[in-house]
Amino acid sequence: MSINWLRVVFPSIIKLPPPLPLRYSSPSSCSCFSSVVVAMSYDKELTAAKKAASLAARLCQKVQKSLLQSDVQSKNDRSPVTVADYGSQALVSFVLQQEFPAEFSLVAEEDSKDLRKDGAQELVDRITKLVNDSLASDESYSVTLSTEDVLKAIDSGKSEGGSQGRHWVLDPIDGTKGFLRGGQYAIALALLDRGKVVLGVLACPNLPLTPINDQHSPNNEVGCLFFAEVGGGSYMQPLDSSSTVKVQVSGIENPEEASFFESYEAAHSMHDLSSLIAQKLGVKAPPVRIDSQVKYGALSRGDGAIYMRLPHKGYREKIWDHAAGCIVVTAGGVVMDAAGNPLDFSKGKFLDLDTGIIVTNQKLMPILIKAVRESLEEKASPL
Ligand SMILES: Nc1ncnc2c1ncn2[C@@H]1O[C@H](COP(=O)(O)O)[C@@H](O)[C@H]1OP(=O)(O)O
Ligand SMILES: [Mg+2]
Repeated sequence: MSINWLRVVFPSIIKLPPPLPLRYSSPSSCSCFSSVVVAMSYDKELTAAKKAASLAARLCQKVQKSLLQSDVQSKNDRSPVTVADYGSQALVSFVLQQEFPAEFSLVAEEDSKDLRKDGAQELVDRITKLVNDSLASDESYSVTLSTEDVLKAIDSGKSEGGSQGRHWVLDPIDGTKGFLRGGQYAIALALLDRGKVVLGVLACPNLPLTPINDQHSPNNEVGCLFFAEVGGGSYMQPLDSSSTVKVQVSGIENPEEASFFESYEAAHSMHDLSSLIAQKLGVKAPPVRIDSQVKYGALSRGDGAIYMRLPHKGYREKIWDHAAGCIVVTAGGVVMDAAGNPLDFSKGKFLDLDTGIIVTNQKLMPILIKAVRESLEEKASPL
């Protein structure tokens, strides 16, 4: 992968600077961590997270490929996504435990309860084979896991998180609906330290390396890995190469020129409300609908300028659906709940908010918050 064409397509990119052992983090636009902190370096953790997420992405790609090649009847079968979901979690959990055996806590979406039920053995065998094949493809680990090892690795994700200590946060496949459709999905991995997101990695196996909606892109290669560490900027590299580029959220100041992302699934986000908000902002472009945290990745490199996630009443947001995405957009971006409050990752598995989540650059955020407030008021009491 040549870094030069990426430089042309994403003008804000620069070469990856050498890591520093200790960082002074300047006042930050990110709501994921405190404004001024003398930050630890998390370089070792970031390297391990990138490796774990890349291996999991390869596992998921393999499963999605065979799913898309299968016949119509097996396309109605949800088991491929189940297998990939558990396989991804087992793999990430195993790799992180190998790298950090002394201190390990993982908050993850899945557990092995259903896999331990009668009749699940065939599924468990498929998952175990996939995990072992993936590990064999990487020279670092010369092990063969038993089915019990795989179930234990999955169950290591039972931590509750919180405001003390360090916790890894994982969504093994975010966007299961997109995965089944042959569309976008992400493997999202982040690290919390004392309740703050300090690093995040987003593997997006189907996201083009060039900006989406770019008709003149030099090629249509897909597979991006986004990553960020507190105080260290945001970066993107192809999933199959290490040529890293620095990325930046769009600095657009005129909302009329902005385009916005939202969920592909209308059941996950109120498209009528986002449309009203976009109208108030004067946004001209139609919404760009994509599954999963891939939206955060695309936003982090300036493909669009706004992301609105406005779930229907009663939905509780989970930390693994936003932790990695939240830090990946910090280079120029701000993440808030729809009332304008920063997100709090220190309360356990859930983000305590009921208004939705909005993401944009610092200039547009106050205008977006105002448009959201007015739209919510309008929706609550129509004229
Ligand atoms: N009813 C719902 N409302 C909002 N989000 C949902 C709902 N059901 C599932 N999700 C989550 O939305 C995320 C995908 O968001 P998007 O639609 O923007 O791609 C997934 O993490 C998915 O959870 P899960 O990971 O458990 O499937
Ligand atoms: Mg999810």
